[in-house]
Amino acid sequence: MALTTKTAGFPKRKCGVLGCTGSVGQRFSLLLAQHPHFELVAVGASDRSKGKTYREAVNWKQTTSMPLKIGELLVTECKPEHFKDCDIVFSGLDSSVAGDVETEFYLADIPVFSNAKNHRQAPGIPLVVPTVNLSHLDLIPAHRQPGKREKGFIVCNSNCAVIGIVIPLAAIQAKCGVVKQINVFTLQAISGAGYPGVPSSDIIDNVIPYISGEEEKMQPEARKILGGVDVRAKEFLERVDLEVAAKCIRVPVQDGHMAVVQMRFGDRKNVPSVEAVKSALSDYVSEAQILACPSAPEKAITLMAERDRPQPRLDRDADRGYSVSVGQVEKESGALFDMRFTALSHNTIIGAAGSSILNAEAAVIKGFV
Ligand SMILES: NC(=O)C1=CN([C@@H]2O[C@H](COP(=O)(O)OP(=O)(O)OC[C@H]3O[C@@H](n4cnc5c(N)ncnc54)[C@H](OP(=O)(O)O)[C@@H]3O)[C@@H](O)[C@H]2O)C=CC1
Ligand SMILES: N[C@@H](CC(=O)OP(=O)(O)O)C(=O)O
Repeated sequence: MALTTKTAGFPKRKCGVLGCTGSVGQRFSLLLAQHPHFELVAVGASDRSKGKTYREAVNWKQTTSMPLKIGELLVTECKPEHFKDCDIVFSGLDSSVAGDVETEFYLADIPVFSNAKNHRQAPGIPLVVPTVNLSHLDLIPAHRQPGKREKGFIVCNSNCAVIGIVIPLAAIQAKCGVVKQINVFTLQAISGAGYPGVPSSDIIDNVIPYISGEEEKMQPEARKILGGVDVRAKEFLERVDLEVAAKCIRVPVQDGHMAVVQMRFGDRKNVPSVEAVKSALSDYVSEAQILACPSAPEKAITLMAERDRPQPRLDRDADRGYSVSVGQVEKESGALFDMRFTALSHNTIIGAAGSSILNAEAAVIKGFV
């Protein structure tokens, strides 16, 4: 469905982007420039960029040309005083600075939707994949610390490789029972490393079986996202019984992270059929769709029947990059796991900026912004 056909009555909000010149920041700027209700009014980056127009500061790498209006915005330092007109700030900041800068905005009572890893495991901060666990936004009032802040909060979205794993798992667990162990191999695009990212002489004609710090994030992030929330106790109930083993690999693909996921169900005497798992995936409807978030995909999961799909070049733009493509749902031949699937997600749309924007839309609809 086109973005504009399901937005009637959605309130207008003014937005800013921190880290506007980066790989994720550019994607934010483009998606916000095309957004019918979020207006991009402020952009920030490092000292290297401040004082320049956005057009001068950025090395634009999107396939759509830069919208005229955002090209004229003046890039400022990432200080709350430059963003005081914003109802929402999106952060695509490098993790070396994101932690402190995002905290400063929170303390200045400005809502922040972050892509960076810094606050994902903080006890009071929601870690939200918009087509999985929007209910975790319910902890925002507690996280604001009543009496201290009226508007400010931080909501994180997950690591871009985790997103392609937890969305199919949420769908499968909703209909087919608990999954207790997974083993994941990822094949991750070079844009995941930002810009300029991985040197061309390292990645052309090559794969690199190492992404610093990546494998360590898979289990803790999946446990928090797929867990519950106790609003009265003001805490997240993590899925501590879920075990995730991961191997992450960089491949010469521009955009689109692939994950091959082997699953072992909790109840091995009643393992669902492949057909039941396929139905769970294709029938899955997320809360973002039910709330009619303007950017919500028509289908959170695009189930692929072709033997050789999904593939990054062909499938990363499914539903404007907001849908995860899943295929190759198959029974495992060995005894260690029950079933496997292959997932493909756009790492800078549903894996990053698009997720933050969907989270913000849901927060507006739920009255938190
Ligand atoms: N790329 C992806 O697929 C994903 C990335 N992320 C996360 O999102 C964040 C952004 O990633 P990405 O866009 O790839 O990174 P980039 O390296 O491409 O961009 C980093 C941005 O941070 C800004 N910045 C750097 N240092 C400072 C500073 N001292 N003060 C203010 N701004 C600063 C840069 O501004 P300047 O140009 O002025 O230096 C730039 O705008 C990271 O935390 C990353 O881990 C999360 C999910 C997916
Ligand atoms: N590390 C991811 C992108 C990323 O920045 O992850 P995180 O937001 O968890 O630091 C990749 O290289 O593909």
